[in-house]
Amino acid sequence: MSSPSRYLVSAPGKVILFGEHAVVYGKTAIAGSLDGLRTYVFFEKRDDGFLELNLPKLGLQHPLLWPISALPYSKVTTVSKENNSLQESTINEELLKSLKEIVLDGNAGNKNNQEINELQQVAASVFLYLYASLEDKQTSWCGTTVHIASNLPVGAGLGSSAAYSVCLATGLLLVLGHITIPNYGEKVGGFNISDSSSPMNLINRWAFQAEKIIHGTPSGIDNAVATYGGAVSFSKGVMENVIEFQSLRFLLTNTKVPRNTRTLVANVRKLHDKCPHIVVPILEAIEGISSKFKEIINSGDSQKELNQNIEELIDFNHYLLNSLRVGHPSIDKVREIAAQYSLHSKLTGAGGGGCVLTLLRDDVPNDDIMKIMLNLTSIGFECFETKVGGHGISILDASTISKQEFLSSENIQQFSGWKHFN
Ligand SMILES: Nc1ncnc2c1ncn2[C@@H]1O[C@H](COP(=O)(O)OP(=O)(O)O)[C@@H](O)[C@H]1O
Ligand SMILES: C[C@@](O)(CCOP(=O)(O)O)CC(=O)O
Ligand SMILES: [Mg+2]
Repeated sequence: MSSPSRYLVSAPGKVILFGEHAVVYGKTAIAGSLDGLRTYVFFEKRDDGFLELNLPKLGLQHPLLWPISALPYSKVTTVSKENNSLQESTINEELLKSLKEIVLDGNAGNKNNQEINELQQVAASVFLYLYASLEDKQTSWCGTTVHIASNLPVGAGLGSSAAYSVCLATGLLLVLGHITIPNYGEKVGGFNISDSSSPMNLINRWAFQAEKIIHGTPSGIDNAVATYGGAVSFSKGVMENVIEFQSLRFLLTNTKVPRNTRTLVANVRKLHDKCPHIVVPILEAIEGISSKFKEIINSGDSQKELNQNIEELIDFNHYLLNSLRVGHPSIDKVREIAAQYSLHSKLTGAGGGGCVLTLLRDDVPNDDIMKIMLNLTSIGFECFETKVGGHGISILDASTISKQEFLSSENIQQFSGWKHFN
């Protein structure tokens, strides 16, 4: 059977309930996938030896186009090609530097001489880095065109970088012949991400490399949740199910204050290195919150007690994150408005703006939720109610779907034939 001439892949965003930033230092964090907020990437076969990448969500109006022959293959070493261990693999900085230059070069990638900013340059370099590292002479694809659609806000703390990374890794592993679409019901991974032989693990490892290019020193939680889905506790590359977390309801508020995960994580690192005797205990206290959550969510306490305890943990985590200087006045504003209805909130993701998470207790009347949302949207924020859990990577043989159908679809999830693996 011939291989598909088009693939569609999809990966979810994530929300971190407790433990962001601390998880970068190996502490436990609690997170879940956002099934309704996903990134979709369409890969179409080309025969002309070119790679085309479209980044409309990052504000690039025209496609970026490179001849595959322009890739600096002499710089692709075993460092970039072999990616056997999740934690130990490093980025081939020399290759990355060359690719960043290629992205900016008007004669190669930037055909339309568009102005390219740093964020666009990084996103394009991730694509080329994965392509150059994974290219396999076995592939029948002589080039590919890549289109992206996403209802995830970019740079808002919901893991858009990980969803992008997971989709690119999945698509390129398929296109370049490293994996095939597994059959329904076939065990493709299992939940243990240390099972290094599974395709899911391979995807997760390459997505982690991509996250390193975007974030610098990611913990790996975002790409793991985007790959495997579900509601989990995560520490040092190991995930554990926390199914009960899926029963909680949340309000997510996007303050729309732009921020960049790489800068926020680097700032916490500076603070950590400057004042380890202060910052290390803060990170340990944050881990204490995640541990307490795991204890109480399984304790059999009444719903009322459970909610009160979680709200207490939300406040603790919020203040501890503020002491790491990743807060923002816009986040405090959301907290203040939610508090008028006795609801508790904290930042989620890297902070510095972006999204705020508010626990919606079962006893809160729908009217109150509507009023809070109205209040928040009236000052320019965007709100949506959500639960966590659901699919990680999904793959579709899209041979019968045209680029136009993909780009104009209101609901890509509704195409038939999606395969999910959790
Ligand atoms: N749809 C997308 N298209 C292209 N790049 C994307 C997309 N979504 C995310 N990215 C990449 O992820 C970066 C944002 O990641 P980050 O700062 O970690 O915020 P977050 O992951 O919280 O959304 C973007 O600058 C870009 O490199
Ligand atoms: C701050 C951090 O814990 C989460 C970052 O998430 P996001 O990119 O802001 O969605 C960093 C990490 O875990 O790699
Ligand atoms: Mg990110």
